[in-house]
Amino acid sequence: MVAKLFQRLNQIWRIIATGFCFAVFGVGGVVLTLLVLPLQRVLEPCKHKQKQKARITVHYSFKFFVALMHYMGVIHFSVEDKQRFSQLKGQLVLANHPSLIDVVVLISVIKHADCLVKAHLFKNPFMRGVIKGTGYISNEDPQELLNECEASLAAGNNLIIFPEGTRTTPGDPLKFKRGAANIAARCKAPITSVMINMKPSTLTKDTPWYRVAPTKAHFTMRFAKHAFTGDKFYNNEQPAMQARQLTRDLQHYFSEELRHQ
Ligand SMILES: CCCCCCCCCCCCCCCC(=O)OC[C@@H](O)COP(=O)(O)O
Repeated sequence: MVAKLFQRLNQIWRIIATGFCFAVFGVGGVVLTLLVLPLQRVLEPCKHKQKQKARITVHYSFKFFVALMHYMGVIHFSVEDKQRFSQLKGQLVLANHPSLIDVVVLISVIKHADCLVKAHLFKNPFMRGVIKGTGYISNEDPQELLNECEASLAAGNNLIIFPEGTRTTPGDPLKFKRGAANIAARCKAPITSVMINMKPSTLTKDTPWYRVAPTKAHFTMRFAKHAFTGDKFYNNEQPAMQARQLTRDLQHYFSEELRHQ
């Protein structure tokens, strides 16, 4: 009885705190767009360095945001091997995508992160300015995005892609699109696979933010044990074939790994 009451009160608290955190996110987006990034552009004339600085700013903003959610008791975050995340270089970072917050946690621990972004987010007034300022890559034009991904990886950035292309539907099997493997095969990029788990599910696709989980959700993130960087995929002459095979392998591997969590 008392336990039930506490659970209900905790749930109400998490609704209020989630709303507050998202408001901070929106205000943060506006402040970065109208104040911080323009100031950085004035102080730094080199376009390339401007983007780098914008990315570092987002990295620290997201660190702050994850800490805010964690300490307000919205979600419990735990990331294994933080040191290894911060040392990644020139990796294609592939992760499953259970929740809205995945990319935020990834960018908060990965230095020099680049990111493939859904084209429609370039229209979001709170995010547009920041996404443009950082030079994150839009998924709008497939040919252009391949060139941009190649250039980004060659420059030593860690390019984050969710092979599902959208958040996982809870209860459904993982379904990877071929885009990420295409990029891997054509750019011959080393792959770092990251496993994300959110239990109980929250901030999922088709659930509004205020429909919080019955109990506090735990977010965990870790490296996959198996490395997909391999001659196996890159020796073959037809990238399209390699991409098909790699997509199957990745999807199978991720599904198996996540089943045991
Ligand atoms: C303090 C906080 C400061 C906030 C600054 C605002 C920064 C905005 C940068 C946003 C970078 C966004 C990268 C998004 C990558 C992406 O495209 O993810 C899409 C999915 O996830 C959601 O897909 P879906 O499940 O289909 O809704």
